[in-house]
Amino acid sequence: MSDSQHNLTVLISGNGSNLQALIDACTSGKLPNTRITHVVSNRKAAYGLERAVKASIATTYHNLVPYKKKHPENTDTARQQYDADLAAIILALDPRPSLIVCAGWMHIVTPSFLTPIAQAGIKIINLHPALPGEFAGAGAIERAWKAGQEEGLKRTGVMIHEVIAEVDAGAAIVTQEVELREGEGVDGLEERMHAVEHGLIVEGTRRVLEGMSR
Ligand SMILES: Nc1nc2c(c(=O)[nH]1)N[C@@H](CN(C=O)c1ccc(C(=O)N[C@@H](CCC(=O)O)C(=O)O)cc1)CN2
Ligand SMILES: NCC(=O)N[C@@H]1O[C@H](COP(=O)([O-])[O-])[C@@H](O)[C@H]1O
Repeated sequence: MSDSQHNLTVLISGNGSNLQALIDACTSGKLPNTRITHVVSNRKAAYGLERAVKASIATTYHNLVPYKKKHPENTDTARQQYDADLAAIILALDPRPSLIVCAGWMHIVTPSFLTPIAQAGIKIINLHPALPGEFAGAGAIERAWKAGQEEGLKRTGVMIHEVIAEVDAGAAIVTQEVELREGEGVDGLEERMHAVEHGLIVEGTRRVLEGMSR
């Protein structure tokens, strides 16, 4: 097995607690020979950007609004140009990432991003707070909690999956079930889900990188 260095680019949109879990895992050796070399946020106020700066990781703020202003007539054109530019930004990085990790990245990427990244041989993985085939999209934790309240759902979970054009439909890399507890509020479920996320995002990243090293 080679000891080649793995470079990660992490995409975020918010608090960055999952980014922090990855930062800590690189430092602790849970992700051996791995460093986060770039963090991209689509939101300027994302606290995850501060986490990156504190960890001396380069950051980019890449916002969709200017693209929507330039293409007011067509949101699809705006999104495609935004995505194409995001791919160009990442492909211009030196070193290029071996893996892109979506860690609370709240933007659906189109083939304008996926295709050039795939052509460069770079895999993209995503953290999603649901199990395969369930609660795809935003607000998954709240939707699962509501299903527990109203439909008797007994469990939800968290997965790390490959990113494809269809949202949250890529092959699962690792999953972990999380029980739904009677009488627990949505905040309590969110807290337990986030704790699972922080471990699973490291394990999922480790498994993918390990597969690259074989
Ligand atoms: N093509 C793909 N893009 C993304 C995937 C994916 O599997 N395929 N995973 C998501 C992450 N995600 C859930 O895990 C997710 C994030 C955001 C949304 C969404 O509806 N976004 C809206 C904007 C919402 C907002 O800005 O608050 C949108 O993009 O219009 C759905 C799923 C990352 N991208
Ligand atoms: N569809 C993806 C999605 O909903 N991801 C959610 O974004 C949060 C990001 O938290 P963080 O910014 O603290 O890592 C995560 O907790 C996860 O549940």
